[in-house]
Amino acid sequence: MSDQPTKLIEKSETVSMRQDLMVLTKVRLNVFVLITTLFGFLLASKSIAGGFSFGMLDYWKLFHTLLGTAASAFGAAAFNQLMEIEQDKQMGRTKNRPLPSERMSVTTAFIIGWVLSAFGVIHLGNTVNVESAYIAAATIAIYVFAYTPMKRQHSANTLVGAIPGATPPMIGWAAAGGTWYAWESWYLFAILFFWQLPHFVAINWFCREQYEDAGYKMWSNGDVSGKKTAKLALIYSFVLALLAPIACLPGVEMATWPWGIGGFLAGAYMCKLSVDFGRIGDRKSSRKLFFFTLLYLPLALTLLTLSWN
Ligand code: HEM
Ligand SMILES: CC(C)=CCC/C(C)=C/CC/C(C)=C/COP(=O)(O)OP(=O)(O)O
Repeated sequence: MSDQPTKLIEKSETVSMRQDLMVLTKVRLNVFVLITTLFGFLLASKSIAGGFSFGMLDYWKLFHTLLGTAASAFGAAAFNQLMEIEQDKQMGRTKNRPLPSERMSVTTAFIIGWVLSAFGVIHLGNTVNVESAYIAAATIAIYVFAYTPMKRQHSANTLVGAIPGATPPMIGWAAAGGTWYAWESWYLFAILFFWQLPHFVAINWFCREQYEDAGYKMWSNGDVSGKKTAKLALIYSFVLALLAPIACLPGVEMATWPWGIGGFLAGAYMCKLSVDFGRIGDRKSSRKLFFFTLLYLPLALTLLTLSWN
């Protein structure tokens, strides 16, 4: 115990500028965000062309879409961390980030946030289309001005945070020439929205003491047994599971039954992991649910693309 502070100092001194930039911009999380944008782009391209082949994709437009979305998401992450320096100092998970550990100045992070988010939105508007730029701008605004301050005010913050997490596939959809208000675009939003809730409540529970100490108002605060959190994970996983067959019903026909059945089974497995977590109520079972959510996303989006009409 006694050598812990020294270890922390040593650790913080050995972090490179490149690593700090990656943490400030939440690169690992945002790589997944970009995967969802990519799938939005692929699905709209498939719908517009009436079928899929790698030759039909506009790779140049795809490149600019991912570049603009990445810059927007990286910039938004920098703003989010600028607003949470004091809270991040109090959480083991976040205290070694560049701002709370004072390896990066507020001014530097502020400039990075502005440059990246402004470049991202303007780049989408100039090289892709205005719809994708508007969605990216709205995503940044909701994440920074609604979700981030709300984390300290009300536990419904997670529902608000799930909105910016669910719009990136809509950016991809609009970028490829789909209309943002099409049913298919909102369907992708719904999948991402409901996916995020079990994804996040699992982390929220296994880090709940940290969230409580930092003053965040979260669903898992005080839920020692994990039963309340697991119930929420189960409800949202169940809705996620149902979304798969709904896309294949007569009259809807967005996708074919391989997605309807495969997506349902993947969602049902998430329900099982939520039930296990509620029954066992330990960190291991909540981590298992969290890791499965990470596996679910690329697998489900690939199956959906293969089954897309
Ligand atoms: C309500 C919305 C969301 C919340 C509150 C949330 C929160 C979190 C948190 C707290 C972590 C743990 C990071 C750490 O270990 O320090 C995490 C990890 C992760 N999240 Fe989410 N997340 C949300 C949405 C998303 C979305 C939309 C994506 C991508 C599509 C995503 C992808 C990931 C990935 C890939 C990780 C693991 C990588 C890492 O630990 O950096 N999350 N999330
Ligand atoms: C195009 C564009 C702008 C995309 C952005 C995508 C985006 C903002 C996703 C947000 C997901 C989310 C709420 C993460 C958790 O943040 P947190 O602040 O709760 O996580 P933390 O506690 O680790 O800081």
